[in-house]
Amino acid sequence: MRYVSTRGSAPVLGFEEAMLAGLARDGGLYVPETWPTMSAAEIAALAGLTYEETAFRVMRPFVGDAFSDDEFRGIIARAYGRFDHAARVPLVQTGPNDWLLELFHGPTLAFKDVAMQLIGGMFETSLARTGKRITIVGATSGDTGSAAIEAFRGKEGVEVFILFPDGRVSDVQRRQMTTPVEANVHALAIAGDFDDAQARLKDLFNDHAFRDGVGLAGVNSINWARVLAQVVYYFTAAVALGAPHRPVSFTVPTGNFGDIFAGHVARRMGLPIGRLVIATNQNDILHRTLETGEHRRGSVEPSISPSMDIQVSSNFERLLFELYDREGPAVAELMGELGKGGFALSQGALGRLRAEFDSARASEAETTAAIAEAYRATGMLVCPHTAVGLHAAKVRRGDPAVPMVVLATAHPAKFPDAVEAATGRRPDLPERLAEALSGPERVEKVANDVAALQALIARGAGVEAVR
Ligand SMILES: Cc1ncc(COP(=O)(O)O)c(C=O)c1O
Ligand SMILES: N[C@@H](CCOP(=O)(O)O)C(=O)O
Repeated sequence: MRYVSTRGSAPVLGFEEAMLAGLARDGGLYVPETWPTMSAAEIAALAGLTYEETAFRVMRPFVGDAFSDDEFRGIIARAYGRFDHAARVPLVQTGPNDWLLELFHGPTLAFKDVAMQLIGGMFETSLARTGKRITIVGATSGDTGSAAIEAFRGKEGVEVFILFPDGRVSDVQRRQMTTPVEANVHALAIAGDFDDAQARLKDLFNDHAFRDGVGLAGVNSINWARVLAQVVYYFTAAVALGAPHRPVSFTVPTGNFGDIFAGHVARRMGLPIGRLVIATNQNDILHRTLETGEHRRGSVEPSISPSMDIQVSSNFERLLFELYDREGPAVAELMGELGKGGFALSQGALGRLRAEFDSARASEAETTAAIAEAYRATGMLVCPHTAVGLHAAKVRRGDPAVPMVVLATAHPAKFPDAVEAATGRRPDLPERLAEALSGPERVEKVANDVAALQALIARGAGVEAVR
């Protein structure tokens, strides 16, 4: 399998190179040259398999010869062996034909672990083979950062720098990033919002001298391997609910558009997905895009679902590539316009977008009401991001005969204040985590400035001159 850039002018790479590269050298994102498909019989044959075996079968065509089958099975087994539920991502029924897909049973209690635990193993295998040293820099609105730190802490040949928006993540999320004691972990609180952090991250990648000098690698969902790992759970959930013999719908709390893009990929591979609902909080650029046909960034407004406080959804670029018939230069032009504020989709692109996705936005009050309603109806505590999904699923429910799965993206205990305010009950952190988070915090405040970041990262990575 070969990977091409959404902007059409970066080298075409194999899976392993694309994974290690992160962002393409023309500023685009890597996507497979073609979409592999699974027949109805191949999908039906997934019924009853372990999560690990399904993961192997779904991801294998994308990985090509980067890893031997034995190597790849071993990486998958180690990744999901750290999940605290036998099903890895269990489905929980919440209504007559309504389900939550719990994606938070990994070590940091958010769906990011599903991909990050896997790519931690893939990077490790690959680096052991080549003897390379890398500097991972990640931008986070809260969950990617802790998942990346957990996957790479103490790993030989890897320095990890995580940029999070100062004062805009929950206390638990911050402590997950600032309490690890390993010397290769560097938590950086940037003066700005998540969009600033992600923009500076892209600046670092687009400075090729710096990028090559420090051996920059990315583990945000700009990295194709992150999205790929998330495709798997659409298959496990849909097959458990009757696919390929009937369609299954999904509602996905959305920020950077990685998780829902994984659903789009599953559909492209042949999984019969009914509705694919984009659920946004008040930072609703994606919902507005579907409503108005204009993809226009606003300012980020802090919300009670902080991990989705994003207005520049990085993976939307991957979808644009599809909507514009894989024309890299057209995508490059649109991304240039987004840099200046935004753009209008062509009629053809908008028609295809609306044919593929539904969307809804949850206000702060609607999010709180959805947490309260879930508690009243089921006794379950849900995190505010999941609640945004529950609200959107209700608004865009569609045919009641089609199962609706809402992705439960984080454990409620990561956002105890919002959950307690809605239900009167404060969710408890699992003991193993509570203990780990009680240590002293280590964090460096950084300006929203690429030169300052470069100096700090080069120093931390032990690289003298990078320019
Ligand atoms: C808890 C939680 N839910 C939902 C999202 C949105 O996922 P995505 O960025 O893949 O759209 C994120 C992060 O972005 C998150 O951390
Ligand atoms: N919500 C994310 C934002 C970064 O998303 P990613 O999927 O591109 O890594 C977070 O929690 O950091």
